[in-house]
Amino acid sequence: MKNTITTIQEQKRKKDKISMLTAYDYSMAKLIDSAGINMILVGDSLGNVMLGYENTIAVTVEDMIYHTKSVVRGVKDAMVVTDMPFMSYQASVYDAVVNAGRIMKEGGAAAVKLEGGIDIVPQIKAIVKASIPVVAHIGLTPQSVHAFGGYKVQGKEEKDAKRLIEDAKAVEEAGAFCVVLECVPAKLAKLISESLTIPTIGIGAGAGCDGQVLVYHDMLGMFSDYKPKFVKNFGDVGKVMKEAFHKYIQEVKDEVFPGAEHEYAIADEVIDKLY
Ligand SMILES: Nc1nc(=O)c2c([nH]1)NC[C@@H]1CN(c3ccc(C(=O)N[C@@H](CCC(=O)O)C(=O)O)cc3)CN21
Ligand SMILES: CC(C)C(=O)C(=O)O
Ligand SMILES: [Mg+2]
Repeated sequence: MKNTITTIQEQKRKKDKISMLTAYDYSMAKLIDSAGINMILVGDSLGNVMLGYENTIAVTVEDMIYHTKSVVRGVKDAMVVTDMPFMSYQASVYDAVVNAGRIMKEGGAAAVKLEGGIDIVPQIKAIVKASIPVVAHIGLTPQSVHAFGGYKVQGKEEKDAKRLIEDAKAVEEAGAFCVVLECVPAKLAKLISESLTIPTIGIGAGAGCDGQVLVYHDMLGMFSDYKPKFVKNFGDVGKVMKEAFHKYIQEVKDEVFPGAEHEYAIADEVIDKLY
C-alpha cells in the first residue's frame, strides 16, 4: 500500500506506529521498501555513512538529489523524504523554496525535511505553500553541531524543554505534516507527542513518539565512527559482510572460486583454431 502524507497522519490517529529508515541507493531502498517500511529518509547522514565526512555540514543539494534519484527508483510503497542540506534553506525563504523544489522535481522526493523550529517557520510556510510537504526536525539538529559544541541531548533543562515544546508547536502551525525529535528525553518527547496533532518520529526520543527512525548502517552494525546510545543492533550485517569478504579473498587465493558453474563455455572447434 502506498504511503502518503494522509496515511502517515492516519497512523497517529489509529495508534499504528510509523516506521522509517534511511536509504541512499537503489538496492538498499528496494530491500527496505519491500520489507514494508512506511517512510524512507534520504538523510544528510549520507555525509557520514556514504561520503565519509566527519559531519553533515559539507553535504550539497546535488548530493541529496543524486542519492534521492537512486532511492526513488527502488521504492514502490514507502514515502520518500529527503533532507535539505546545511545552507540550502537557512539563509533565505527564497533559497528554501528553490532548493526544496529541486529536491522534489529533480530528485523525485515526496517531501523534504528541514532542521529547526521557530527560526525556520517562514521557510516551512513558504515550502508548504509551494505544495511541497515538509517534515520538521527539532532537538539535536546535527547541522548545528558547531553551534551546540558537539552532539548533545536537547531539552534537559526547564528553559530548553519549554523552547522545544514551542518549537514543536511552531512547526506544526507552520504546516509541517510530521516532526522528527532527535535526542530528546523520553518523557519530554512523550509530552510533545501528546500535545501535537501531527505525528512525531523519534530517534533517541523514547517509546512515546508516534514513530521511529534510524540510520540503516547503525541498526545493521555497518558504521563504527560513533555509536549513539539510541542505536540498537538488529543484525550483525557488518560482521557478516566482513566474513564474506574474507572468504572471497581466500577462495580467490586458493583457486576455489570461480568454480566450473561460474564459467562460460565455448565450442572446442572454435578454441582449437585459436591455439
Ligand atoms: N550513522 C549516523 N547515525 C546517526 O544517527 C546520525 C548520523 N550518522 N549522522 C548525522 C547525525 C549525527 N547524529 C548523532 C551523532 C552522535 C550522537 C551522540 O554521540 N550522542 C551522545 C549523546 C551524549 C549526551 O549528551 O548524553 C550519545 O552518547 O548518545 C548523537 C547523534 C545523528 N545522525
Ligand atoms: C538521523 C535522521 C533523522 C537524519 O536526519 C539523517 O539520517 O540525516
Ligand atoms: Mg539529517
